[in-house]
Amino acid sequence: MITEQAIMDALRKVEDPEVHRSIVELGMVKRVEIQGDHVAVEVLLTVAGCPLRNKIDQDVRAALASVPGVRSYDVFLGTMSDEERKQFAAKVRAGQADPLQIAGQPEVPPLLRDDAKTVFIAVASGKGGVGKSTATANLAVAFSRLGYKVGVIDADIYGFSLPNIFQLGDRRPALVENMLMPVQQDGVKIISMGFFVHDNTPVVWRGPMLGKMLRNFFSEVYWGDLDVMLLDLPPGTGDVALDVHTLLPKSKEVIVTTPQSNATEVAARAGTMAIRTNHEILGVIENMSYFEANGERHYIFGKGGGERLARELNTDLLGQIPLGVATASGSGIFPNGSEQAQIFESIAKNVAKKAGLPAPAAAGH
Ligand SMILES: Nc1ncnc2c1ncn2[C@@H]1O[C@H](COP(=O)(O)OP(=O)(O)OP(=O)(O)O)[C@@H](O)[C@H]1O
Repeated sequence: MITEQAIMDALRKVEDPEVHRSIVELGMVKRVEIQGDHVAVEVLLTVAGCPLRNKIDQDVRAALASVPGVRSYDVFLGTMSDEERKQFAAKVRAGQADPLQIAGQPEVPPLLRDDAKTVFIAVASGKGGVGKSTATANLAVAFSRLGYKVGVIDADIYGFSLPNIFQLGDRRPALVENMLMPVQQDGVKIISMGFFVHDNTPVVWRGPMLGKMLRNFFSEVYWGDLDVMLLDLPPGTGDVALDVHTLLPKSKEVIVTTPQSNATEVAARAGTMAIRTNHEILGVIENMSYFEANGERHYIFGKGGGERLARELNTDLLGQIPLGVATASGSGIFPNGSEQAQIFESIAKNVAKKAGLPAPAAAGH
């Protein structure tokens, strides 16, 4: 006999595509009716024109089909009443600061509280173009492949590149009851300044505005439960890097450089700032280390820069990423199984260990 419990257990695995939490947990399953081997389910959406209704519909159908004994089913998609929407919002926000309070005396956003378990890792470089954003994105994907819950903030507010690297096109964070839902791609939750400006509009914010924007990325965005949050810092040692150091006193740092000596010299300055502001440097990633053709390595940009920089900053060289040919899609994420992806996975394992992250299995994933 089919039980309501069996149906609810199957539906529990269906996630709201924006909030990334179970539709059962979010109170979206309004009704379950069982008649013999036929099941009817009603699921409530926040708004009538919910763009993700097809996805929810499909996932609910797949879940029902997986329950032993179910031969046929009907899925009704309804719309929440104002009261139901309020309850939904309260569940989404559970443990998350109310963004409306930010205008007044700001509450500390959950990820920034002293007892938060999320590990913050800022990715810095001395100069632009060394592949800092590429490294941040690929490291994030590697963490996700290892089973960690991972988020990325594109704090490179002048030269945001994560939307391109992740090939997000015109995808934008959804606004659900005053909370922004990060865009999710390759298992990574992403927020970028690029989502909030129009094409090619230069960002002219200065000083305090930048810090405020960064703070909003924590308080107005629903991140949920994260094991690790990576921050793609702008190159150099400017305002944003300082803001990150102030806002996230516990954040650790990874420095990206190329093997060229002038790149490592300026990267050393970013590293020195981290040391001065008491931020632990987890290590150095050397990018564009060599190009491999016919089994032979060509050190186009010289050799040994990453090693030298690591020594200078009294830290480890985490890995050397070879130059890769861009994928056909133009994505900046190296394909799973490629040499680069494998190196990023080994770097992620090492960084997780150094940063004190529990093994993903222990973290319950
Ligand atoms: N290992 C690599 N192999 C091939 N191309 C790479 C590699 N790493 C980065 N690139 C390319 O180099 C360019 C610069 O990379 P990226 O945007 O990540 O650098 P960045 O240091 O973040 O620069 P900025 O700070 O100016 O945004 C991009 O076109 C990227 O695709």
